[in-house]
Amino acid sequence: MFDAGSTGTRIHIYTFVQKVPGHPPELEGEVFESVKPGLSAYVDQPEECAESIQGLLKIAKDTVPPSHWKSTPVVLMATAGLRLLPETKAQALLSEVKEIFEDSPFLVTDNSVGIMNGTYEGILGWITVNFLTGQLYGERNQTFGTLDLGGASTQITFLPEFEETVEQAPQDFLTSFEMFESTYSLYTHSYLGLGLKAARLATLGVSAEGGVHEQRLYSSCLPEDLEAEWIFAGVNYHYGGKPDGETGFKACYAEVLKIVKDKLHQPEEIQGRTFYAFSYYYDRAVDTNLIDYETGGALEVRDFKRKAKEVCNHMERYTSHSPFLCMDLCYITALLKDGFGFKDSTVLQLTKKVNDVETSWTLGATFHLMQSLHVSH
Ligand SMILES: Nc1nc2c(ncn2[C@@H]2O[C@H](COP(=O)(O)OP(=O)(O)O)[C@@H](O)[C@H]2O)c(=O)[nH]1
Ligand SMILES: [Ca+2]
Repeated sequence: MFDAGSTGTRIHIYTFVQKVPGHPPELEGEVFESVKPGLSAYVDQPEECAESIQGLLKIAKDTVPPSHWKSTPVVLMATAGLRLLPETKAQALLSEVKEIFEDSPFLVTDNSVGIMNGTYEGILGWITVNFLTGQLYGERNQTFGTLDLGGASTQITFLPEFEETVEQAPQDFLTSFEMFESTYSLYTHSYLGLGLKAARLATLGVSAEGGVHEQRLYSSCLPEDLEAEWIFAGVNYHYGGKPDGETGFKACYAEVLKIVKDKLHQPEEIQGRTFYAFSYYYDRAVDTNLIDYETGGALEVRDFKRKAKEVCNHMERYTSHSPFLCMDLCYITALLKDGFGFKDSTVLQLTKKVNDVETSWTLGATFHLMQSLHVSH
């Protein structure tokens, strides 16, 4: 299963073993590899993406026994990076990938390549985490909510336990689906444009779709003496600090707050629930030693806020990190507190793997694929 994310493309090769005939096959392991940049970086020369896809397919050939190649389905789903591109440009990239898949020895079907619907992205990430933590079989005990912070979009998903959550949620936030012989009615939404990289552009005053070709952008979140340039989705930006203006946590938080204030639905119920948080939540927590890279860890929302203050008010201590570290931590704090409405005391389980399997929508997508290919029995 390929995850064509906005900042990189990843392959997840899952091994399932059917130990007992008639029982669902069991997940035995995963081989994971990722490449940068994501497909949208090749927006103007789609054929250039072939190398990165071929490289990941090689990993698949090295992992899957040749005798299984023609019965092993290969699928690529693109997420928000391609959702932000004009339809024709996104399709050109996907056709390129489809051709590469068809030249490969693996099983290719008509819908082997496509753009993942944001609702599915949230639901499938929830399935992955709750399957891996053992909540989806046996007696139905508590399930975990999931928070996925990508580069271009961010997803929040949980199983409502309060009636008023269901009554008050926007209708398109509620989705039911069938899996593992159960029906789940989840609250989920994918906020396009609120991924970490898209939020940086928004904080600097540029819309995620780009559309401008020369911009001088300044922010209180950036080191005062910073002057740099950055190419995102094919557009060239000049950005920097505010040498004569205000710099630091208070001024930066005010800038990022504008991106999330009154933009998101705030379900009360989430304040008391435990959420698994991954992708950029995990990466930035690791970058600032809030958690250990290998084992992850539990944090309260207030830990991100405290770290944001420390970084933004002492940027000279973080020169070896990305100049966006202060902005990213303020954004994560504002997204969680002022966006979703989490409490300072809400517990987040920061994780990258559970039982050696990546916490990503791809495992959920693979179960869904096996169900549709009637492989599961
Ligand atoms: N460890 C790990 N990190 C991931 C995975 N998928 C995405 N990420 C992280 O998610 C962030 C980028 O999100 P991305 O998927 O490129 O953007 P999106 O298209 O908006 O979801 C980066 O921090 C990646 O390291 C994954 O399967 N495993
Ligand atoms: Ca992603």
